[in-house]
Amino acid sequence: MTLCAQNVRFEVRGRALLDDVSITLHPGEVLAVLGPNGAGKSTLLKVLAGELAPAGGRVTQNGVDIGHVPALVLAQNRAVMPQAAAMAFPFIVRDVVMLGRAPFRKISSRHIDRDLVEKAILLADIGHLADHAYPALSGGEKQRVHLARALVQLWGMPNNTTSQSARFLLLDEPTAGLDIGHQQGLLAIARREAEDHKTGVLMILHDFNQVSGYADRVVVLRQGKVVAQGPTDQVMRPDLLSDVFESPIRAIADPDGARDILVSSNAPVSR
Ligand SMILES: Nc1ncnc2c1ncn2[C@@H]1O[C@H](COP(=O)(O)OP(=O)(O)OP(=O)(O)O)[C@@H](O)[C@H]1O
Repeated sequence: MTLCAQNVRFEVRGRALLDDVSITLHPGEVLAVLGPNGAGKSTLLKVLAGELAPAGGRVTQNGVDIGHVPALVLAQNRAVMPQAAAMAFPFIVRDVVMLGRAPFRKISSRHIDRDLVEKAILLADIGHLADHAYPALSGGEKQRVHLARALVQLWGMPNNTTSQSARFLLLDEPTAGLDIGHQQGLLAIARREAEDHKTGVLMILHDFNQVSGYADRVVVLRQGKVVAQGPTDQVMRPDLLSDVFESPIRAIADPDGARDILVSSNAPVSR
């Protein structure tokens, strides 16, 4: 039971945006995708979500070629939080969150849907915004609405212990635009979903220390190719990151923390 890309190639007008990419997302793990701007991270997420069809290779969800999985079944087993900029909904916040329940319309009840929506609204800390017009929200507030929408989709049918399918949560730069408290809150929610519900969580992140702190494994993309993947402590090395990002990165000891902090070498340390 995995979400798996095998030797995936994706092209636009003859240019390969993804070239021979193979990754596997397992239930219960947090996998971070890291790489410079334009490396193909969002494209990979869309291919894994079934939104883009690869020109070569295969994407399988729970063992089935994703192109053969009916859209409704796909929506019942994976939730996507895309980059917020692309979205415009002329609804109030609670109704935007409720959109996440659409795949369960035939099997759920209003009562269940409302309970899950209220739970997600609390988790995403948007209770004070629930009756506001979505378009009037700030960028970070909109991000949190989409987190709640993705969560109610991911939660499916509560107490359904018969489902044989693993669930997956795909997050495209979920912390972008969030203040530091809400960034930590979102990352903690993602980790809990992986640990408590055995969800496979994939997150595109740019912050090295968020990757080190929250991911079990990391995939590094550059120019459409996987240049490194493995356990977080093996991949998040200053030499590897300096090479991939063409910018000097170094690790400094955190006297209060379990792991080193990764910083740009050019950053002033102290005055
Ligand atoms: N529909 C498209 N048509 C043409 N080129 C595209 C299209 N979508 C993406 N690209 C190009 O493919 C490359 C990869 O884009 P992608 O959005 O996947 O990168 P990314 O790694 O997510 O970048 P960022 O960190 O900036 O979000 C970029 O050079 C982008 O310009």
